[in-house]
Amino acid sequence: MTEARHRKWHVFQTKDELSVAMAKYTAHLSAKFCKEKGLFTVVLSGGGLIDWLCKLLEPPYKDSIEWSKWHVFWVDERVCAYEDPDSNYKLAMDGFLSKVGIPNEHIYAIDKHYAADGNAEHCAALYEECLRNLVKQDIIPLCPNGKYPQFDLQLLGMGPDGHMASLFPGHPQINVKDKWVTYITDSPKLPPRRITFTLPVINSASYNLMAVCDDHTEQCPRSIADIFKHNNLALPAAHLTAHVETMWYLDKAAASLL
Ligand SMILES: O=C(O)[C@H](O)[C@@H](O)[C@H](O)[C@H](O)COP(=O)(O)O
Repeated sequence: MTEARHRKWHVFQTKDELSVAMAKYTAHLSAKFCKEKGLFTVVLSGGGLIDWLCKLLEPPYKDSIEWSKWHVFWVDERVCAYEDPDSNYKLAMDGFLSKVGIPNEHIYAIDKHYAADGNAEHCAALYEECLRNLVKQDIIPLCPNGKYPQFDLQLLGMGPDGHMASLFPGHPQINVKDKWVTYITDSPKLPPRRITFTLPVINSASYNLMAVCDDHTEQCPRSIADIFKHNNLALPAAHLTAHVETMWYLDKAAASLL
C-alpha cells in the first residue's frame, strides 16, 4: 500500500483481485460499524462497482455480514424510471441488493414518480429531505462541523475524464456547498439528468473507497496520473478526502502511468 498526503492506494494485478479486496474492506467496516453503532450506512455509485461488489455474495461474506443492519444510499443517480436499464437503483437491485437480506425500508432510492418524470431538481430536493429525516431519526449522524451527514462507507468510481459521482470537470456542481444533494441536466456522461451528493457531503464520509479499473481508454490512466502526481484539482476526483480514510483501489491498467 502507498500513501501520499491524505490518499492511500493499492494497485491490483486483476479486477478479480480488486473485487476480493473491496469485499474484504467492506465486510470489515460492516462488522466494525454494526458492532459500534448497531447499523452500517453504505453509499453506492453506478458503473462497474456493482459487479466488483459481487464477491460479497460469496462465502465467507454472504452468511457472515449482518445485512439487516445495512442502510443503503446512492452517491449519484440517473433520473429515469426504476425499470430503466440506466437506473443505478436497478443495477444495484438486480445485481446485488435483491440477493441479500437488507430490509426494503433500508434501501433509499430517489423518488419513484419524479424519477420517471425526469424531474432532476425535485429528485435532488426530495433525496436531501430524506437524508435530513434520517439524521433526525439518528440513522445518519452529522459530521463534526454539524453541517453535513456523515456516512460510514462510500464506494465510488471515477470516470476516465476524472469525474466522481455526478460531479464533472468544468461543470458548476463541484462548487455547491449550501446543499447536500444537487442535480445536473446536461451530464457529459449519458443519461444527461442526474442527482448527486455535493462535494462536502462526499468528503464528510468516514471512509471513502474509490475503485478504478481501466477499460481500454487512454484517458483513464492519464487522469489517475494527473491526480496522483500533480493533484490536478480541475478533475473532481482529485478533491476526494474522508474523515478517517480515503482509499483508492486501482487495477494495473488504470495505474499504468504512475
Ligand atoms: O452513475 C454513474 O454514472 C456513476 O456513479 C459514475 O460516477 C461512475 O461511478 C463513474 O463514471 C465510473 O464508472 P465506471 O465504473 O463504469 O467506470
